[in-house]
Amino acid sequence: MNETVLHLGDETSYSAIAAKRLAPTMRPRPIASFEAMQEAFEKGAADFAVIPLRNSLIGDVPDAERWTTRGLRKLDEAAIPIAHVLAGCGEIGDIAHVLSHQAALGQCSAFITQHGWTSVPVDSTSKAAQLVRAAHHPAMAAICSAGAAAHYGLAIIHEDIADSSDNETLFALFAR
Ligand SMILES: O=C(O)C(=O)Cc1ccccc1
Repeated sequence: MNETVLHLGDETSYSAIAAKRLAPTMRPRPIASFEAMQEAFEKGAADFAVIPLRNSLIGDVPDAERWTTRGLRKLDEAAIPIAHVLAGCGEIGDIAHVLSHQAALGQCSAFITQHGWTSVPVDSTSKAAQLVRAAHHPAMAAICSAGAAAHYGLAIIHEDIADSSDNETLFALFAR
């Protein structure tokens, strides 16, 4: 058996946190997007994958059904608390565009609408942090974990920005 578990994003994504919890003895393999994950899984890059299924604020995670409808075995599931921060390199008043995974943007929609920001969906919350770091522009901010903000050297501009602080996502461990 190939004891590698695929997860979305890099080691600072919520999926990485979930993989550590659901498959602590397996080797995590970060994959940039859901599409790339599916391709890697089909090619036999790993026998296991951790997928976010449902969130307490927005319901079904977009694209999760690609995994649930493919006849894979669900070995386990775990609800993981999600604490989003707003991270960037400027002041809150400078922000115009917020980057994140579509699910995270949905979980923070009240905060985003209240400030009149444009939502920019990207492949993962960790990718959002990486892109904001690379752009180094005060008009851009990421919604990500505090760990992702620290990893990419971004300042935490605001904590606890989800529509409710009772925010959790159900992740599942699938096997081929
Ligand atoms: O982008 C991530 O970090 C993910 O793992 C997907 C996701 C995004 C927001 C909540 C739960 C999972």
